[in-house]
Amino acid sequence: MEDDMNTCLHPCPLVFDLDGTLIDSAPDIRAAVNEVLAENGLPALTLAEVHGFIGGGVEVLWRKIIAAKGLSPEDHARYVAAFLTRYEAATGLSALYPGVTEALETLATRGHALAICTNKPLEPARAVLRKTGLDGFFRVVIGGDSLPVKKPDPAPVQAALAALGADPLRPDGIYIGDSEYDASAALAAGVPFFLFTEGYRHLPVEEMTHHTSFSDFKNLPSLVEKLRD
Ligand SMILES: O=C(O)COP(=O)(O)O
Repeated sequence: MEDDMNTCLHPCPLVFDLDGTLIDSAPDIRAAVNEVLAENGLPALTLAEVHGFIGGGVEVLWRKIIAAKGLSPEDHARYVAAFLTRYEAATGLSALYPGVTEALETLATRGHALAICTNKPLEPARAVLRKTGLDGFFRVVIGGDSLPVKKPDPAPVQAALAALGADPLRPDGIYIGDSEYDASAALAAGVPFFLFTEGYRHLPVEEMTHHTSFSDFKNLPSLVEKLRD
């Protein structure tokens, strides 16, 4: 399903999602979740289960775990707090998707200003960007706790675009992500959504609103180039 926003001024600002887009961080999230579960005498989650729960940030992650495993909702805040104490250090199992660094280098060289807009809290986001060597690319990082609202609300994407100098009345730029949260936020922010198909989406590609999709980062620079006006 394609939207009708098909142009952007060049080199336009580019805002990237993090988990499931630039970085496969589910193994670290799973390890930290399973430590909290083990501490509470509860069985571990599989990687596939964790993929299904990522996208909405930490509070949503634990709401989904509680619902799926029949745990007590009263323990939500306690699980979230225990998870957060581990999140910043949980970077050792995270890996960049192939071609990410090269694509960012190409886009930065072409003059695109780059930002991150993630539902991951800011400090864990900064930690994994440092660990994977990506931190130098981004002028702005908006985390899940940077604003009072998270994606799918458009405000974090709009804040990232504004910080890169985009005109709020005619938002110019592209949002690149992997999930339904990302697609909805981009649509509501009024910018084209580029869908990376290899992340943690829950729907088939054809059921997600997107301008274009890609499965390999080596194709991203040319897709961005095509979106000229
Ligand atoms: O950590 C999450 O739940 C989502 O993070 P993302 O917005 O970078 O995909």
